[in-house]
Amino acid sequence: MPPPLASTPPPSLLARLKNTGSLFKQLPGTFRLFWAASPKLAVLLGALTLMAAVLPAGIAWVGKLIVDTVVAAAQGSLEARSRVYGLVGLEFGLMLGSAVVERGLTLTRELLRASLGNLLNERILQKALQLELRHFEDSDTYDKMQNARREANSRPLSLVMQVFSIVRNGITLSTFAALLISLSPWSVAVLVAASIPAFIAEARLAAEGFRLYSWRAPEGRKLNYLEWILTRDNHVKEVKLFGLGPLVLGRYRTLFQKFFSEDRALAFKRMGWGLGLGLLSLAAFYGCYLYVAGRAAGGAISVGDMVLYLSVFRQGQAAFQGILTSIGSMYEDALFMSNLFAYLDIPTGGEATRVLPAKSPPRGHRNAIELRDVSFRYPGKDAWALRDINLTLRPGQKLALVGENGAGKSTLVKLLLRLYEPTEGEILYGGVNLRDMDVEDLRSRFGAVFQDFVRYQFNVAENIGLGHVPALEDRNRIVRAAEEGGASAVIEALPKQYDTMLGGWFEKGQELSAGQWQKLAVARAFMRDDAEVLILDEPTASIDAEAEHALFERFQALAADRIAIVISHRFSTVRMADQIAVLHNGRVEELGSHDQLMALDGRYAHLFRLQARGYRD
Ligand SMILES: Nc1ncnc2c1ncn2[C@@H]1O[C@H](COP(=O)(O)OP(=O)(O)OP(=O)(O)O)[C@@H](O)[C@H]1O
Repeated sequence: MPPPLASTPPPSLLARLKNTGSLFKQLPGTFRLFWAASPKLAVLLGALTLMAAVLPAGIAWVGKLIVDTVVAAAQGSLEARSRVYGLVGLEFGLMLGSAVVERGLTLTRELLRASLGNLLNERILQKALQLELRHFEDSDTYDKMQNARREANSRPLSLVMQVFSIVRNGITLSTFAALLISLSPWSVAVLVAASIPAFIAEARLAAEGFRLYSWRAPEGRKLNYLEWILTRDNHVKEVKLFGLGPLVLGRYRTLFQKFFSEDRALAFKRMGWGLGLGLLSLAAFYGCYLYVAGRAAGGAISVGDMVLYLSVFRQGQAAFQGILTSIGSMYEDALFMSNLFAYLDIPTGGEATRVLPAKSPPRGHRNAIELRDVSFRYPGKDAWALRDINLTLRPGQKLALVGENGAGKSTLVKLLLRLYEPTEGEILYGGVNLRDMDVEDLRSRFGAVFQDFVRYQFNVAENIGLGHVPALEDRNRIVRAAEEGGASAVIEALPKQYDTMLGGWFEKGQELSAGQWQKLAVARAFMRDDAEVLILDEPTASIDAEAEHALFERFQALAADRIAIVISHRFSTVRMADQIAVLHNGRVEELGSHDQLMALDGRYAHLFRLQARGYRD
C-alpha cells in the first residue's frame, strides 16, 4: 500500500510539538520501555555508566600523584621512589578497569538494542492488529505507523543512550570540578561561565533543527513517495510507458534541494556559533592555564597539580562537547518517540461489543440480514456514501448490487462486515444488531472475495487454506475448495501443484496471471464450509468468460441455502440474482428481480440494454 499523501501538513505533529513543549516529556515513557525490555541489562548499563563516569577523575588524580612523587624522588626522597611503582601499578589497574567498563558498555548497548528493538516491533505489530480499517484508511494514522516501524530499532535506544551519556559526562565534569576547586576555585568559575553560552546556543540550534525536521514532515513523506514510485515493481510499466522518470526525479530533486538549502543554512549557523563559542571557551582555558602555569613556576602549586589541571581540563572539554552533541541528537530521537507514543496511544476498541454478554444468533443458514434506514458517512467526510438504505436478505437469497463507480457498493459490504458502523440506522443479523455481536463471531459467518484481494507470497495450499486457518493443514479440504473455486486446472499445471511457491518476492516463486490469482482468492473464500453469507465483490473482473460462467453455476449451487451478495458490472452475471439493488449516489434507486426491473424500464433496464447491445454488435 502506498504511503498516502496528506494534502495539508498533519496538524497533529505540530499540535503535538506544542503540547510536548519539550523533549523531556518523552523521557519517562522511553525509560519505561527501556526497563520493560530488560531490567537486568538496564541495571547493568546504569552501573557501568556510573563507573565509566568516575574513573577518569581517579586516573587523573593518580597521574598527578605520580608526577609529584617522581619529582620528589628525583629530589632524593627514597620513600617517594618506592611509592612511584605502586602508583604506576594503580594507574595501570584503573586503566584496565576503564577498558573493561568500556567494552562492557558496548556489549550491553548491543544486547539492549536487540531486546528493545524486538519489544518495540512487537508492540507496533500488536497495535496494528488492534487497529480498525478506518485507521488504515486515514493517512495520519497510517503515517504514524509507518514512521514508527521505520526507526524502531535505533531511535529509542539512541534516546536512552544520549541521556546516559549526559549523566555520565555530567558526573565526570562534577568530579573534575571537585578536583580543580581545591586548586583554583575561580578558574572553575571562569570555565563554567565560558561554557554556558555554547550550551545555550547548542540547545537553541538543536531545537531549531528539531522544528525544521518536524515542519517538513509532510514534505518528507512526499519525498518518500516519489522515491517509492520510481523503485516499485508494480509502477515500472507506467513509469516507462508514460516516461515519468524525468518528471518524478525532477520533483524529487526540487524537494531535496529545498531540504538541502535549509539544512545547509542551519549547518552554517551551527558551525559559526560553534566556532565562535568554542574559541571563547578555549581562550578561557588558556587564560586559566597561563595563571596555573605561572603559579606552578612560582612554586605555589606542584608540577603534579599543573599536570592534573591540564589533563582534567582537556578531558573536561571532551565531556562537555559530548553533552552538547547528545542534546542535539536527543531532539530528533524525541520527535520519533512522540510519534511512536502517539501511534501506540491511538484509541481502539471501537469494534468492541456494545452489550455483554455478546449476542450470537444461532448458527446454520437461518439468519436474515436486515438494513433499516442505514446511512453512512466516512469519518471526517461531509458527503454521505450511503443514504437511507432499507434492504432485507433472506437465507438462500442472492442479491446483486449494481451501480456506477463510487455508488456505494463496496461501502455497503464494509458495513455488513462491521469494518465501519452505520452513521444512522441499524443492521440486524438474525434479528440481532451487529453492534451487539462479537465481531469475530460475525466475521466468521462470512466468506468473501474482495475486489482488491491479497496475493499471498506463500505456497498454493496456504493461499487457499488461509480462508479458514484451523484447516490450514487439511489438504483434502483445500483441494475441495480449489475445485469449487475453479482453481484446480491452474494448480495442476504448476510445477509442484499445491506446494508451488507463489509470487515474485521470494526465491523460486511462481508468478501467476491476474485471473489465476483471482481463482485462488475465490477458492480461499470457499474454504469456509459453514459460511452463512458469501460475498463476491467483482469476482469476475479478471476471469475469462468461460470461467465466469462456470464460477457462477458453481456459486449458485454452493450458495444454495446461504445468503449471497454479488457486486458486478456484468449484467449477464447480475441477472442470475433473485434480487437486484441499483445503487445511485448512495441510495437504492431500484430494487427487484431482473424481470421486474426490466418491466420498470428505469436505470437498470437502460444499462442492461446498453451492455446487451454491446455484446450483440
Ligand atoms: N476510505 C474512504 N474514505 C472516504 N471516502 C471513501 C472511502 N472509500 C470510499 N469512499 C467514498 O465513498 C463513496 C462510495 O465508494 P464505494 O467504494 O463504496 O463505491 P463502489 O460503488 O464500490 O465503487 P466501484 O464500482 O468503483 O468499486 C465514493 O464517493 C468514495 O469516494
